[in-house]
Amino acid sequence: MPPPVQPVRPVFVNLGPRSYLVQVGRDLLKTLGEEVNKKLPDRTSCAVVTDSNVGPLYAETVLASLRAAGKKPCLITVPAGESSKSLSWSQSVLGEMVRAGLDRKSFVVALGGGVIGDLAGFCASVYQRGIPYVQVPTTVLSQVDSSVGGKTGVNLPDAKNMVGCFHQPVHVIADLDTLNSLPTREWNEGFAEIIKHACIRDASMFKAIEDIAAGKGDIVSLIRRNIAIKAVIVEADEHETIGTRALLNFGHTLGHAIEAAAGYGRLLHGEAISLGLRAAAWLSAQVSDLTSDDYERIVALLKLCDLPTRLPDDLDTEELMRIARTDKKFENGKIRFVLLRKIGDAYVSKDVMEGHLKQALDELRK
Ligand SMILES: O=C(O)C(=O)C[C@@H](O)[C@H](O)[C@H](O)COP(=O)(O)O
Repeated sequence: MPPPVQPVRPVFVNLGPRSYLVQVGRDLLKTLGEEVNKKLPDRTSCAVVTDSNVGPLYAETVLASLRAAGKKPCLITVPAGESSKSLSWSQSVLGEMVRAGLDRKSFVVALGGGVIGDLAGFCASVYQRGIPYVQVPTTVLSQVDSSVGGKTGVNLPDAKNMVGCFHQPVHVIADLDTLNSLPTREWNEGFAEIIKHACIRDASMFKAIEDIAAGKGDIVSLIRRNIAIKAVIVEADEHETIGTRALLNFGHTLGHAIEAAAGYGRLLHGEAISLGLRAAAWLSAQVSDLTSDDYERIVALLKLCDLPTRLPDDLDTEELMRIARTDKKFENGKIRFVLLRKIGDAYVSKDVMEGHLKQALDELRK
């Protein structure tokens, strides 16, 4: 007999009229239709957007659940991988939505990892000036991070997430059973965002991460804990205007540049962020108060999670800097760079100069 399914308290993301629940647990996909009916009782037609890896595994369960709840879903599948997070693929998804007859009363279900959540959420945000969407994240990274908070968007060839909008989902279903099919590399990349959360907000989570990496510990509670951290930060600064939400960008300024410079898909997002985290932690030890012991602890944890900590040799510093300058945290030639005072305590600094970034890139080559 399989072990009983333990109910896990959902996380409530309190954003006034845009509030929603994030359900976390096992065997949740088949309840999707019921849950959608609670939030969107009057909407019937919908598009389930997924990718060529996830669709064959879970689309049938999702479509059946929606049909049983009286919904009329169509299925839209894009190739798996970061290259689908593009303007041309968003145009193709939007075209399929038109051909399927979706109207202003329709909705979208994003079934997949971060690429699908960002792409489908973006399509929902612009389709007929905006229709609702539900996130069904199927990777560690999308469950702990990208499915919550309403950042949607696509990449331009040299610039990550350069086109997009804030559009909150109406509901999130994080079914832990979908992680069983996750390839090891994709499992590991999710831990880059978990380590980021520990670095900026929750020093005590280092131990929980070490336990999971050692095959002990409870992944369900680790994922819920991360969603709760993300929810609190998003609630404080939904549109990243006062700076709190910018802390979630720890490791992302150079991480995004590295991901784009390597060519989308060569390094997974979380792998590029792992390099960005090491660089940002190293800079925290140079220009802020992070101790070198804590810097070493962060690097050791990234390694323990089998994440990369050395820059690929063929990535050129000038090219990385050119791409980094297009990042949304460069404003009027100044960088808003997230640093750590200590593990669990982050802030946005204006003291980081381009020369510091180059030094950090040199460090990543060691
Ligand atoms: O939700 C946020 O806010 C984040 O910054 C989370 C990041 O992990 C995520 O990769 C995000 O999409 C990056 O945002 P961007 O504004 O730098 O594109």
